[in-house]
Amino acid sequence: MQEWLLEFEQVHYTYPGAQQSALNGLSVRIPARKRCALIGQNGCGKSTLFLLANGLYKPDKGTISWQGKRLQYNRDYLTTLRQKVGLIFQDPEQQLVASTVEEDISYGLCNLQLPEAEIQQRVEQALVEFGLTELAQRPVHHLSLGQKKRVSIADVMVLRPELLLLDEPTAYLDRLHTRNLMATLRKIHASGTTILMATHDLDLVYRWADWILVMDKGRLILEGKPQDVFTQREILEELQLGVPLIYEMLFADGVAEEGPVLERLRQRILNLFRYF
Ligand SMILES: Nc1ncnc2c1ncn2[C@@H]1O[C@H](COP(=O)(O)OP(=O)(O)OP(=O)(O)O)[C@@H](O)[C@H]1O
Repeated sequence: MQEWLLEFEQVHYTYPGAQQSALNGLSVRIPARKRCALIGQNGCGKSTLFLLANGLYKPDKGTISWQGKRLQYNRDYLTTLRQKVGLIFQDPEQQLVASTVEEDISYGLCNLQLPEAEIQQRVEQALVEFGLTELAQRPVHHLSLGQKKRVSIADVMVLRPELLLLDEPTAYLDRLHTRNLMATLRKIHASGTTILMATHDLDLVYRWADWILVMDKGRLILEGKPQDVFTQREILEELQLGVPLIYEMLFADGVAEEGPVLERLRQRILNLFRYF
């Protein structure tokens, strides 16, 4: 039976001073152990969902639950929640806290009061994994945006969350580091972590996700497996999202024929869009 890690039930949220609500009766459930992609136009509420998911903001109305229990908004509860629900911000500047790369990556682990040897081992592993070894002693404010992005991802990954929320993780990354990131995500997903990624890259969604959530104006519009969501072409066109280019090439006439020839073609096209 499907287990739900995080559940939003009729959640409303308006930023202080804003005229319009960012979340407008959002009901959504994040299935455990899936690779979920969250898509929707600019401003539809994806980042806001993330900020409420790990308790940084509190809903004006509605409920949010983690593993079937309502979120509480006291410090102890939120500290524990944020170990389990790791959030990687869209803008890495919002996330970096320490002066050097190495210190930044160890920051969360020190807060968890883990043994020194374990902190050291996890930080070293993260430096290697994210190609940051050479930059370990560099001040974070001397890094390029793409390097900052990699540090911000490493900061959260070292904490080994149960649910990883990634807000446009490939923004600012070049092809090599996008590939490396996707390989890392594949590994951490295989180790049991559930992933929810907001992205505008539909080809990446088609290649990577096994569950898709589509938002519009602070609500959930569609959800399901890629093949079920991308066949809802009319809705996706109406939302100005379209369908992935790969999907367009394969199913241009809207007929999803199955068979070995189509599968071979699908694999060849996917290889052209290889991320990992
Ligand atoms: N700090 C803020 N104060 C006021 N309004 C905000 C604030 N942050 C976001 N909003 C508004 O809330 C709505 C949802 O924004 P949000 O950032 O969640 O969208 P998004 O789907 O993540 O967009 P994008 O794809 O551009 O990242 C938008 O209308 C936005 O203008």
